[in-house]
Amino acid sequence: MDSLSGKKCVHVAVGVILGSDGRILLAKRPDHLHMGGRWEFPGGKVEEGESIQQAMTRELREELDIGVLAMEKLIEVRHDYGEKQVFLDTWCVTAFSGKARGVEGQALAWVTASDLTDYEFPDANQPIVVAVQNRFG
Ligand SMILES: Nc1nc2c([nH]c(=O)n2[C@H]2C[C@H](O)[C@@H](COP(=O)(O)OP(=O)(O)OP(=O)(O)O)O2)c(=O)[nH]1
Ligand SMILES: [Mg+2]
Repeated sequence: MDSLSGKKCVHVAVGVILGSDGRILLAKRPDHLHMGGRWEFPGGKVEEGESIQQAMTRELREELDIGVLAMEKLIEVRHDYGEKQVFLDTWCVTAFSGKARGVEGQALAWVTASDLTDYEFPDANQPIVVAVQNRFG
């Protein structure tokens, strides 16, 4: 719990997945979820007792059927959506095994860093997009 607002802060593992050609993998959030219909960097909630590496590995296996081989910290973003607060613990996934597919039926797109601004993201993602473009754009 966040002691100031009393609202629960959700710790989220967010993966900026780099393909061999330098493109970045986006997934479309299913319509019925929070921020549904927007594009996201794949990932999900860190569960009790998990490290960020364990959570990222589990989430990317569940959502994309890939194995995380190497990850490095990119940025931490805290955002208040009103109904919930999120802590986006954002890492670059610099090496992975397998071929990404939308296990849950979600659309995927491999995009260049400069094209990221053409996609609609959740409101919290703006600093992530800037950080990715600074690093890879
Ligand atoms: N994965 C991801 N989540 C994001 C991004 N931006 C953003 O605001 N979020 C928010 C949306 C959600 O409130 C939360 C992540 O939840 P999630 O729905 O991915 O969690 P999950 O995969 O564990 O899904 P579930 O088991 O709860 O269904 O973080 C982003 O770029 N990637
Ligand atoms: Mg998710």
